[in-house]
Order: sequence, then structure tokens, then C-alpha cells
Amino acid sequence: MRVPNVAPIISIRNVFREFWPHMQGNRRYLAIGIAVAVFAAACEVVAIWLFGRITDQVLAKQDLGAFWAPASLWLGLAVVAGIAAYIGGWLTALAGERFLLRLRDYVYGHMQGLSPDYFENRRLGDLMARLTDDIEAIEELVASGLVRLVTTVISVFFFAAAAFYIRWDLALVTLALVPSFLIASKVFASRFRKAAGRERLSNGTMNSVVEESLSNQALVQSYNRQAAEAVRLHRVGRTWMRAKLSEARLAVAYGPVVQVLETLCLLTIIGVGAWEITQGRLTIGGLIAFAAYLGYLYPTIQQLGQIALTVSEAGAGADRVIEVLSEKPTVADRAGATALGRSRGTVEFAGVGFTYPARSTPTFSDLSFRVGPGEVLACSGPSGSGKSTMAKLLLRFYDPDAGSIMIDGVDLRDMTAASLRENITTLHQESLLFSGTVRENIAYGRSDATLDQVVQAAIVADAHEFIQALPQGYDTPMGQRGRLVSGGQRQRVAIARALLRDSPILILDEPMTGLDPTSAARIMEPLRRLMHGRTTILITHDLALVPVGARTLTFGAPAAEEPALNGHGRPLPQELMPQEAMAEAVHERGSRRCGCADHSHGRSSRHEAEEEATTPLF
Ligand SMILES: Nc1ncnc2c1ncn2[C@@H]1O[C@H](COP(=O)(O)OP(=O)(O)OP(=O)(O)O)[C@@H](O)[C@H]1O
Repeated sequence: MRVPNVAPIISIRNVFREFWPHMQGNRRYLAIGIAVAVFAAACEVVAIWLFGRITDQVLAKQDLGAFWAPASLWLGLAVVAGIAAYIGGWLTALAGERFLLRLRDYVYGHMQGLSPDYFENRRLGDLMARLTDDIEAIEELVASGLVRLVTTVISVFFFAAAAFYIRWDLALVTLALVPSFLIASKVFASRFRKAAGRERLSNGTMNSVVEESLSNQALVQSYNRQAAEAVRLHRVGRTWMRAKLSEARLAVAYGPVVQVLETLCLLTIIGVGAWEITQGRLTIGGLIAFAAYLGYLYPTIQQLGQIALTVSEAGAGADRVIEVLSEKPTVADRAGATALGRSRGTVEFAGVGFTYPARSTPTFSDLSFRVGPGEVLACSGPSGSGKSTMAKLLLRFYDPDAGSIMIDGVDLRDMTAASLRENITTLHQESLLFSGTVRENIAYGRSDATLDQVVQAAIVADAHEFIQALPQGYDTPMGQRGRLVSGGQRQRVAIARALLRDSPILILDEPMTGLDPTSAARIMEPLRRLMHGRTTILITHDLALVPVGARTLTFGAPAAEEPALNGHGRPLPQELMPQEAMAEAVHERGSRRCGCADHSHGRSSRHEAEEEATTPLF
């Protein structure tokens, strides 16, 4: 499992370059949002000017008659500005949410194209955090953040221009102090970005712990690990809290620093303004209006700094999403790859060698076999010898390093991955079901299937009876990962799903593991029906499950030095190890990694011996 690090920092310009194209179709909403927000800011400028006039002409001269005209105009402006702010806010939210939806779809689509290896090496909770919180942070940067930035900059310009209009010399004094705000925000923003990066990372870790622990509650409770899990969550929660606090420390320190600077500016202006009034060069109304513009100008400048902090936080989220997007799928359709169509189902491995990207020893180096329609190839061998890896290669989750894999004589690399997978159905040890209804689970591979077809498949899979007995029949929810029904029932639902999918090639990866003898016996007949007429690759430790007449493929010992394992993954004591198996393991370790014997023309002597001793269930 790869432990995530703080994602590499990417410049804000590159963040925009990466995500701005996803704003297509929503840019006009953003543009209108910005225009309307700017209009609202202009209304505020006029309102402040009206306030200055009321001060000079109504308050200073004590003339109530002069009050009504500017007061009505002010009220009218407030209403218009309010409506404008409403429209602008709504359009910005619309653009932001649509952007978010599109970006999440895009990142999720990209993730789905990555090989299963990517997910096996990462924590799901962290990936979920990237798909939710981190993507939202990007929205705050590219959509609503952009609107806020543009309107704030324009507001600064408006208020500064109004201040210049009243007294340019006073305004100059004011603006001379502005760079100090910008320096303060720059210093804070870079620290904030680092703190936000740590916060995003620990948020992902915390999600992972919650996801792992809640999805394994049966294990947690049966092993009495509740307290230990609570401690684990508390520990990562504390790391997250510390990261959050360092963010908060910077955010709360920023406010007072800016406030001191702001007070300094205001006092300078009032001092200079008072002197100007005593010299008769400025009215009280003028000074009040000027101070009011500053009252708007400084918070707006302060807001700019705040935006810099938000941008830093959003940037940390963007770094993590970009990290996912820069990940390339291990296999991709080559140019000119053709759709396979429905194959006859002849599978051939010719001198295939493969090493996992994260490993240095090959899983196998010269694997060859051929299996055709209606045939069963039973794959056995010690745990870790590469049986499931062979199935992954056939599904083209990886490409082999040497040799080639063919279906009907066509190399997998020459066909599209989607059309290849359409031809193969896999039945795993643990049936992979979703939390939908029984019907949805059976129809998972063929969403257009009618209820009749679903029921037919369930009847053939010997699942109809138990499904009918469920509270809502085919509409009964199966619970998370189908856990509301028994293991054997799950497996029969999975067989029904495979039957409905009706693909010519079947991979059965330890379909009986974890089932008690009665449940295992119950799925034999449905499995036999499923296998009928198809090309079947049966991966099993239990030789009793190998059908009569099946060809066998024995995998060699795994690359790393491991003790011999029994069918349940536990080491066999030497004295209990079958003589022949021991000799075979010693021989295969000696001859190292090609280690796969295809007993194509009948069963190995070992299997023949065992066949006499056990009654095949098929
Ligand atoms: N995603 C992966 N990345 C790196 N190594 C892997 C990965 N998956 C499996 N391996 C390694 O490859 C080897 C073969 O694994 P594989 O799952 O194919 O064995 P298997 O024969 O199916 O074992 P079992 O019978 O226990 O299911 C093992 O050493 C395993 O640790």
C-alpha cells in the first residue's frame, strides 16, 4: 500500500490551465455573475457619495428638505444593487456547481481507466477525499474564487477612483500604504499553502481509516477491535486537527496584522483630513465620504489577501487532483485496435512472461497453454504462484512483458479492451455485489435485461427460490456488498449474473472458497450449466473440484521463498506434504520461474492419483 505524501505544489497558473477548459459552457454565467457583481459595487460607490451629500447639505446645513431626493435615490440604488447581487450570486453558484459536476465526472472517468493495480496500491478513503473535498476546493478557486477575485479587484479600483475624485492627494497617501497589505498577504499565503497541503493529506488519511474500519465492521467487532479502531481514528484525527489548527493560526493572525495596518492608514487620513478642514480645503461631508470609501477600500484589499489564502487552500486540493490526473493507465487501446465482437472463445497464452510493476521477480516467465470452447482448463498450484495474475492478464489489466495472449488467434493488444472484456465473465471467490436490489445485481452486466430474462437466469442459477422468499423478492436490497444474504446465495446471484451476461469465456477464481460443503454442493449444478459450451478457466486449490476430462495447468512455486501452503493458505508441515507435491515443489524451485506445466493431453499423474481417491463433484 502506497503511503500518500503531500502532493507536489503546482503553480496557480498551471492549475487554471488544467481546469479552466472544464468551465466551457458555463463561462457566460460566470461573466454575467462578474458583470452584475461589478454593477453592485458601482451602486455602493454612488451610495457613499450620496452619504457625503446628505452630510454636507442636510446635516451640516440642518436642511431637512434636501434630504428626500438623495435618500430616495439611495434606497432605489440599494434595491437595484440587492437584485443585482442576487442574480450575480445565483449565476455564479450555477456555474460553480455545474463545473464541479463536470470535473468530478471527468476525474472519476479518468480513475476508472486506471488499472486495478492503482487502486490496490492506494487507500480508498484518500481517493474519495480527492473526488469530493479536493474537487470542491478547485471550484472555489476556478469558479466562485475567480468571480470573487475579479469583483474584489474591480471594487478596489472603484473605491480608489472615488477616493481620488474627492481628494487625489489624500488618496495618494492612502495608496502608499497598500503595498504593505500585499506583502503581508503574500507572506501568509505561501505558509498557508503548505499548511493546507498537510491538512488535505490528513483529511484523506482520516477518510481512509473511517472507510476501512466501517467496511470491515464484522471483523472489527468479532475480534473486539472497536477500541483499537477508535484509537486509530483518534490518532489520525489529531494529526488532522493539528494541521487544521496551523491553518487557523495563520488565518487568525492574518486578520489582526491587516487590521493594524488598516488602522494606521485610517488615522493618517483622519489626521491629514482634519488639518485640511482647518485650512478650509475640505468639508466635513467630504472627509466623511472619503473615510467611508476607505472603510470600503481597506476591507476589500483585506479581502484580496483573504482570497490569496483561499487560493492557497484550493491550490493544495488541486495539487492532489492533478496528481491523480497525471497517472496514466498501464494499458490503453492502441491506435487501430479493433472491436473483437463475439469470439469463439479460443484462449491461448504463448510464452508469456510477466513481472508486476512494483516487483523485481517475475510472477511467471514462460507460460503457454491453449484452451478452446467447451473445454475446461483447471489451474492449480501453491498460493502466490500466479493463477489470479494469469486471469488479470487475460482481462488485460496488464500487458505481458514477453510472449503474447490471444483470443481466436488475435493478440489482446490488437483489440479494444472493452470488446475483450465483453467476452469474458469472471466469478470471484467472494462474489462482488453492489448495494442495489437483487434484480439490479443480476442485470449488472446487461442493464437492458427484462425482468423475465433476470428471472430465467435466476432459475437456471438455482437462485429463484430463495429470491422469491426475500421480503421484496427481486426488489429486495442486497445490503452493502450483498451482505444481507448468505455466501452461497450471493454466489448463486453471481452465477445468475454471469448466465445473463452470456459471454463465451469464463474465469472461475476459487468459486467455492468460503462456502460450507452444503452451500458448495448447491452451486455445483448451476456452475455446470454456466460452464456448458463455454471456454472455462477454473482456478482452484481443491483438486476435487476439477471436472472429469478437464485439462490441468500446474503453476510453480511463488518467486519469494515461501513454505509450501495447503488449500487454506496455511503452511504444510514437511511430513504432511504429499511426496509428489514435495518433489514437484523442490523441482520447480530448482528450475525457477517458468514453472507452469500444461498437462494438455490428459491429467498429470498426481491428478490421476487424486482422482481415484476423490469423487469429482462436477
Ligand atoms: N497488484 C500486485 N502488485 C504486486 N504484486 C502482486 C500484485 N498482485 C499479486 N501480486 C504478487 O504476485 C504473485 C502472484 O499472485 P496471485 O494472486 O496471482 O497468486 P495466486 O496463485 O492466485 O494465489 P492464491 O492461490 O493465493 O490466490 C504473488 O507473489 C503476489 O504477492
